[in-house]
Amino acid sequence: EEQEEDVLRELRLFLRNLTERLMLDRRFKAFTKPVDIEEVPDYLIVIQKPMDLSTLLSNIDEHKYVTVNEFMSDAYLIWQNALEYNPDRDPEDRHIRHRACALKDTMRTIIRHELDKDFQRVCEEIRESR
Ligand SMILES: CC(=O)c1nc(NC(=O)[C@H]2CNCCN2)sc1-c1cc(O)cc(O)c1
Repeated sequence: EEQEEDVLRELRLFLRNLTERLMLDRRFKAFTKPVDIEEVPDYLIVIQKPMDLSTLLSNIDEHKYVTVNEFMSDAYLIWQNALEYNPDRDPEDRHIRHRACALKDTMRTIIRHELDKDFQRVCEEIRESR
């Protein structure tokens, strides 16, 4: 009903604000747009489910996420994909892995500090009722 739509609108506002703050952080530039297959032709051979911050933003606007956990499972793909595509001791691999971990940790910290636990529970109850 109307109250449920108000809750989901507030969730989308929070997730949009979080995602936009991450997109502004220079450390996460490599994660802001889908990997360019022209530049990185073997990427789709290695990575089954590509994800990036701009795709998260589109998903939010398409009302894909009813809970924070659903958003986080897509957001974690950015981190997991970077670790999978960059597994070596190569300094460039290490650099991108370090940034991917910083992205994951920053996202989790912002959610822990800024999203009310009761609000998250209300979203989960809406998900279970649908
Ligand atoms: C996002 C990601 O996982 C990514 N990984 C890379 N790894 C490498 O280039 C490693 C691979 N091992 C050998 C040494 N080079 S480049 C890169 C990337 C960075 C961007 O700024 C845009 C973009 O579309 C993709």
